[in-house]
Amino acid sequence: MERHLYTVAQLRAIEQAAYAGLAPGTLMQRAGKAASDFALELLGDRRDRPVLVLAGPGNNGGDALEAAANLADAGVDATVLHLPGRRDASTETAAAYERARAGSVGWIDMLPPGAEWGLVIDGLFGIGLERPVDGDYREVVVGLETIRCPILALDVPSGLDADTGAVIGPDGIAVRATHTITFLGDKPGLHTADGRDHAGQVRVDMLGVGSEALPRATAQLSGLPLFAGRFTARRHNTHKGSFGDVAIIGGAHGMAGAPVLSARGALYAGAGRVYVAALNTPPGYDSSQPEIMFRAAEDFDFFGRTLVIGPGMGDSASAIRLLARALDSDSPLVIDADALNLIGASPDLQSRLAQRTAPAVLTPHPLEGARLLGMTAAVVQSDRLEAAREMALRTNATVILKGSGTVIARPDGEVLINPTGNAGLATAGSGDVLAGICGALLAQGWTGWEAAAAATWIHGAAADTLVDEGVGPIGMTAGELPAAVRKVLNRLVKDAASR
Ligand SMILES: NC(=O)C1=CN([C@@H]2O[C@H](COP(=O)(O)OP(=O)(O)OC[C@H]3O[C@@H](n4cnc5c(N)ncnc54)[C@H](OP(=O)(O)O)[C@@H]3O)[C@@H](O)[C@H]2O)[C@H](O)CC1
Ligand SMILES: [K+]
Repeated sequence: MERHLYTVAQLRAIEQAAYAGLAPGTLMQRAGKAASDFALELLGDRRDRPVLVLAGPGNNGGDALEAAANLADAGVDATVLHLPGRRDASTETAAAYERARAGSVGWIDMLPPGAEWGLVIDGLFGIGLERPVDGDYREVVVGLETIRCPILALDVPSGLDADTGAVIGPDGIAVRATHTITFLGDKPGLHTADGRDHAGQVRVDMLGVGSEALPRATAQLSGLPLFAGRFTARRHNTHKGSFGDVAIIGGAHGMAGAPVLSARGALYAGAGRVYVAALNTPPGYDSSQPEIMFRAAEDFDFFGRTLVIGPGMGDSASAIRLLARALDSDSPLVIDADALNLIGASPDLQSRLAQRTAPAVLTPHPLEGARLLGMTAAVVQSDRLEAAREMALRTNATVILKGSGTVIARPDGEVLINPTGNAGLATAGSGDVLAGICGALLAQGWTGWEAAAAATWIHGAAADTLVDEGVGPIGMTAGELPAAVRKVLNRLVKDAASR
């Protein structure tokens, strides 16, 4: 899957340009038709169930009114809960209202308690929402929370910021849809932050606008086409040296587990040799993974090795020394966990990072990202794309900002949102495994951008596989991920070979 993501400003421009060549109301009629077609598909053979259509004050409400009229024409029992605003509706929305009024649509002005619906269509607000949903609108959204049926959001689930995926307002509320049909282009906010929880499955309908009319998108959904060329079958005539060395630097006193999880991630993602360079006295070996070689970090030679630095590393003087040495080296580098916090606290380490020429991939979660940027995690989460871009720009590195809809950014402002993964990854150690996978791909010669995109995608797909098998999301452990990562990777290579 590869899909461009447009900002609200870009979507407004697309809308304006499309308007120029079309009769008034055409786009809204197309949006209404796409919505009612999707609604009929969701109803399936239960077309006798009543459908509730929520129509708000703006053009999103106009789309909903068109959809309601279409459904009624198709013989569906469609009821509109209409909440107009104080201002006059646009000409198109007024026309859609007249059309719905003329048909067999039912009308209500409040949510009847206890009513049962086969489907709810949310056309309260779309990309025009600029303040928190309140008053009667809020009451309706609260009322939806107890309704047990599919909810189809038109364009954007009402209450969600289409650019950022944040619910609008400090005490905001947004519709939790099971499906979203989004118009004229996909939007980043449907895929990150609160977006995945509120948008459900996303379908894009371009309303007949051709790709030549679209601006250049600086954000897209990540997907296999971005890195599929790397999935080549291994040649027979190879040896462990052919697939790179990865060294995990970390494991201070009491934190030996984190680098071991990273090391397993690297091993199962195909690195030729994997070391743990431990800050504390290294254990002799890992009995469940004896392939991992343990060394003392202080006298470990970084040369020719890909480094994953930070898991369980702590903030000792020795950790800082090792980090400075790693930043100054020519080794490809994955920077995680404690190493990120140390960089956030040190202008010296920041300038060493910014001056690197070899690949560097940073893997912060929102709090680590916040420390790097000198802000709070809430501010990072309020605009994850912007935060990831800013981090990439300041550090001159590829950034993987973890969380629901992980954002991958590079210094030129290009951004990906990863669509794989699930809540099972919200568990201790899953980030260590991700850093290890990323290290393994770098060690096999991938660029920082490809390694970051693919590692995130594969890590998420591994978690999705585990959920399909009943292993999670509840109770999924990080230690279960590496074997699933191996399965996903080998399947991708096999699929690539058979294409
Ligand atoms: N234009 C077209 O032909 C097409 C539009 N599409 C759909 O249109 C929406 C965008 O429509 P727009 O009217 O710009 O915006 P919204 O419908 O999302 O909402 C704006 C109206 O809502 C009022 N508003 C905003 N916030 C609130 C709030 N918190 N409480 C109450 N009212 C609110 C706002 O009023 P103001 O007082 O702020 O002016 C507007 O009246 C887009 O998302 C598509 O669904 C098509 O898809 C294509 C054709
Ligand atoms: K909506």
